[in-house]
Amino acid sequence: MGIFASPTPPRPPPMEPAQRVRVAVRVRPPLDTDVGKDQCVLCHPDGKQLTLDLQNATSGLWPMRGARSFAFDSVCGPQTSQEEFFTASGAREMLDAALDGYTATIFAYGQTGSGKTYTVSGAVAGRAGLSASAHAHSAANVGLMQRAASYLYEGIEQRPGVKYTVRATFLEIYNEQVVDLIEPASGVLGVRGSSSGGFYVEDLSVTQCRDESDLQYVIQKGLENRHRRIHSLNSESSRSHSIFSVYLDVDDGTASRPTRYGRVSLLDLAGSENVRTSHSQGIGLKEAGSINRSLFALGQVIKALAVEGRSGGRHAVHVPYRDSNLTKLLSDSLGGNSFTLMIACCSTLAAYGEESMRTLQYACSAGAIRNRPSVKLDPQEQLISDLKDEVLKLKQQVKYLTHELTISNSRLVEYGLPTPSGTPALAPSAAAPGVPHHLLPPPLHVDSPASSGGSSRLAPTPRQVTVCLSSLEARALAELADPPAPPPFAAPEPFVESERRGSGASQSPPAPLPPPPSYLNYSLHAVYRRTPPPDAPSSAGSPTLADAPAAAVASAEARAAASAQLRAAAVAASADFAAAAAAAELTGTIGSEQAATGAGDAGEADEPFASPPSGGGARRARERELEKQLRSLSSFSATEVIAAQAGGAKQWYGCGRGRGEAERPSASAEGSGGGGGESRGGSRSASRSASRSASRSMSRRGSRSDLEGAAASPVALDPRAQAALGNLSGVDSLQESAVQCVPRARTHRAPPPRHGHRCPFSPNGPLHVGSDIAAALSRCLPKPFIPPHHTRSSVRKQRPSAHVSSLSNDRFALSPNIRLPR
Ligand SMILES: Nc1ncnc2c1ncn2[C@@H]1O[C@H](COP(=O)(O)OP(=O)(O)OP(=O)(O)O)[C@@H](O)[C@H]1O
Repeated sequence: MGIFASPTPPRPPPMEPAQRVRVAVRVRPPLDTDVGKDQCVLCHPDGKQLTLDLQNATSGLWPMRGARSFAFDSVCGPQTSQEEFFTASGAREMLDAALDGYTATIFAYGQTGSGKTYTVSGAVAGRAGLSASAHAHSAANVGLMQRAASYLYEGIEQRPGVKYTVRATFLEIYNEQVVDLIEPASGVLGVRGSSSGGFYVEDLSVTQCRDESDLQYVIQKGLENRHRRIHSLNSESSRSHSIFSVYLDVDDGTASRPTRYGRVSLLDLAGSENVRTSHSQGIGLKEAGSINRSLFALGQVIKALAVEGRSGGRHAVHVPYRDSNLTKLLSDSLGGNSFTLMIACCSTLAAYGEESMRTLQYACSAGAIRNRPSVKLDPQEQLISDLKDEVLKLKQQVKYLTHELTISNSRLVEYGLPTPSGTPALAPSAAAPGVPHHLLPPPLHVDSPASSGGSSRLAPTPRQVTVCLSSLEARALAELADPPAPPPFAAPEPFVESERRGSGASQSPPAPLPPPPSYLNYSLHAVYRRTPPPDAPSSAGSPTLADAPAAAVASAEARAAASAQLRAAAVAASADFAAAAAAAELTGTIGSEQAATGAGDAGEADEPFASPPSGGGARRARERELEKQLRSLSSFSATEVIAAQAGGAKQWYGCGRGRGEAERPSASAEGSGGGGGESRGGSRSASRSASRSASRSMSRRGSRSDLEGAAASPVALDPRAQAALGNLSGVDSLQESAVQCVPRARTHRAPPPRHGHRCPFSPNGPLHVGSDIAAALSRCLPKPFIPPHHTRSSVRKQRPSAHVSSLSNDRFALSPNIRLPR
């Protein structure tokens, strides 16, 4: 088989970060003694493949005859020069990695006489007594060691900003014993395991190299001391594995980048030797046995690493690094953190086809080994770098956990629960300034004296809760906060009309109030703290009706005065404040359909609970009108509540507020002077009419007995009602402490009668809002707030499907200061 010359091999591509062992094959040309012998190696022109043709192999042991092709990172044919091989093999990239602070390894493997020493050490390197022509010839045939030394210093000169410290060692493993080639007198050196998991040679001499000549001197001296022996296959056979290492301390001169410790090692392994063909005897035979054992151990390491590499790291395989000193010192290069280049040397002779096939198979296995090159740092600097990374991780964890803790504390504060000691409940934005906005919880701003004071135990009230609404919900709230101007107040007129009607006078009914918006059918329950203003009349003194308007007028806000005045007028007109309240409360919650169909006969004034109604349509219409008036007087208005909050009103007279009350302070003030007396001195029939209306409404709940006395009560106010009025007139600084939303059930049914009736004047009275608002608040609030005094049944009834009326019966019990007359 002929051999054609391969072109100049191309330069290999740059190395990848995750590296497998690179393999370069070099085919030794036939020597003068090989003329006329069969050849079996064909190198492809692409410089990456070769074919081994064993068709004419004479060895009977070879089981696979025929031609086999192999592909490697680079294949250099017999005509490849030393310089070309230095470039084509990828040795430059290995040296560049060492200059950057990495560990790189170049080792030559092959049978004896295949050209390993020629490739690594050069043709005539280390041979004494050479002539001048031989030296000239050797200059062109120097091996990788000398070229590497030159290349390293060239690289150092090309990096003027980097300070390099170069040191070199040279050793050999002869008969499994490590010998220092620079100081052979040191004897056999031990191989020790390092704390980092690698191995090192103990007491190995290290030569500081100031320039290239120093490094070349180390190479020359080491090669001179290497063991060689002649046998039938090689006149200058190496009898040991040599390891030449150059250590490069790379200092960029910047504090941010610590000193790196690069290293490049070049290994010239002793060739596997068939003693039958080499005819080694005596010491040579012993050396051959030691060489073959160490190469067998190396083969086992390569096989194990190849299996692991081909599985992608999924199968962890035991790698027998400790089977020989050679594999120990190569542990960092094979499967470690090193860039590794394997040079597989083989002969072209067919007579060595079997050994060449084995070499190429090992090369294929080595090519499957994957290393993880990394920059080696000083142990202390490595520790500092690791600690810095850990501190950075911990800081990120602390930042995240602080954010989570802040959110949790905010929830605890919201529910009035104690927060863990030493963990201030900060605003989420302040506690986690770096947290992205979309990761923050919905805006839930807590502003309470307890939280600002740093107390761990927070009172449940008062507190201010801000919720975030959508545009639709915000528009609905704005409508509530700024309602359209109501029609002129006509609350006293029905009573005047009743009085005139009793006297036979006729008057057209007042303009009806606009119907409440549909969204008032939903309840927003608000809890208020009752704090009497300093000038409010004391409930202990049981103030008279005249005292209430006086106290209201004395209040700082005209709105509060108007409220008190209006309430006084309503009480006087209905003859019993509590009855009016109950009636109004009923009319406010009974539902529009019942209000439309439940109006009784006004002619049954003396028989307020008689049924069926028989007074005709006019009376029923009038009765409905009266109910509307009462409703406007006494029921809570979400509009006013919201408006009061929006306007910053501090005083809240939480009972008997009629629609448009705030818009008529002057009218109410008039009522408080003369109007109040007029109301008190109003006709008895008018009071009875209003009471009948209220009692009729109450009768729908079946609590007839409770209102019978009220219906028959005189115009003079009941003392208990007076006390209740006095108590209510000077209290209720509106402070919303918690908000809950309970959508109203679709089927509205009246609850069974109870002894304690609901009262809209209660501090915990229901506040009607729209469905959109209720739904929005339900979504915004993290969890339902359950005041401590609520019973289990009330908690159970907070489910969305709970009936509003039955809920209110339990939840908003009658205030202790307001009792219905018996
Ligand atoms: N590429 C080459 N070009 C020219 N001569 C070569 C080449 N490779 C090897 N030789 C020659 O072949 C002979 C054997 O080479 P070498 O000593 O390098 O083999 P080896 O693999 O190192 O053997 P051993 O393992 O016994 O040391 C030497 O005389 C060397 O000069």
